[in-house]
Amino acid sequence: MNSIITLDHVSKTFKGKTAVDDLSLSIEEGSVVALLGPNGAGKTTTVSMILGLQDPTEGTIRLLGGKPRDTAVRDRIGAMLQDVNVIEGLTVLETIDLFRHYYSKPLPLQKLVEISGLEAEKNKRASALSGGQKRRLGFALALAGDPSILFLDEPTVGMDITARQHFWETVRGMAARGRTIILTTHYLEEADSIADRIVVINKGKLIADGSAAEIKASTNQKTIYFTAGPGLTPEMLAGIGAITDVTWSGRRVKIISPDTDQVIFAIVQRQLDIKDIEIHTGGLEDAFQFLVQQ
Ligand SMILES: Nc1ncnc2c1ncn2[C@@H]1O[C@H](COP(=O)(O)OP(=O)(O)OP(=O)(O)O)[C@@H](O)[C@H]1O
Repeated sequence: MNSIITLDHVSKTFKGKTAVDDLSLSIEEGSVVALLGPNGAGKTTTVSMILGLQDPTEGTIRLLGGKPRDTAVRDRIGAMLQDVNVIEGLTVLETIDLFRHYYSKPLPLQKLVEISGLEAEKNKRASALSGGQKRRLGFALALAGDPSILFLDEPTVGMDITARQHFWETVRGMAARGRTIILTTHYLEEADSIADRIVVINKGKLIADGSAAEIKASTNQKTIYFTAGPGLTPEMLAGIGAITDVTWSGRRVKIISPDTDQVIFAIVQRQLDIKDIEIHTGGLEDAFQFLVQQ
């Protein structure tokens, strides 16, 4: 397979604080890669260095056989970043058409309006769109040049369910046409369903890399849910071995553990007041929680 993006020992430091720490990564053409990590892990900084918006402090980045800022490279990449800056005074249609002119082989205007799902708003000023609508416009702008590589930085934040479905359908269609897609998201179920490769970074370092199935299998985490009776306090769960994480949502408790038998045994032995127990094999979220706590 062809490597379309290569990061070689890339680091980025802001005033002595390391945001990306010696990251090496090779991304193959046609893959859909989800870049995951907790807040501040360095995802956006990584994407913005690949896009040439920031320079690495150390290391090199190559994409499409060139450097991020090469004109020929920029012609083939599209990006939907967290803030969509619309140009004051232009309508949705005019904004899309303006972006088409930045590229040598743009998609047809009508196709991009369909992608945005903003047919009814196309003659509205772009600045008057709602937050979710602006993001849909941002998506159409990212696709204006029919890019070979598409970057999506937390793309579905603020989108309603229908917009999300429409969005992922379009992204799946692009993946099926062999486009390379790099996305960051905090919605792990989205990453699980769309990405063929998951890269987890934490504190600027790569900590896991593989398919969702490989990552889940490697961490071997399972989940126990139960409802805590009135007498149960968080302190009573302290000291039980093999617990990766505990979350309380009201009286409903979620425990992530590599050994649910051991946890259940300890709960029974301590005669803790719980009911409605459910045990699930671990999802990507459980694997993720485990990885970032290491
Ligand atoms: N321009 C900047 N100046 C100083 N520090 C920065 C700058 N940009 C990012 N950082 C710092 O670098 C670290 C990584 O930030 P980054 O935005 O890449 O994380 P992220 O993984 O995208 O987080 P989130 O999920 O919250 O978007 C953070 O500690 C952040 O405060």
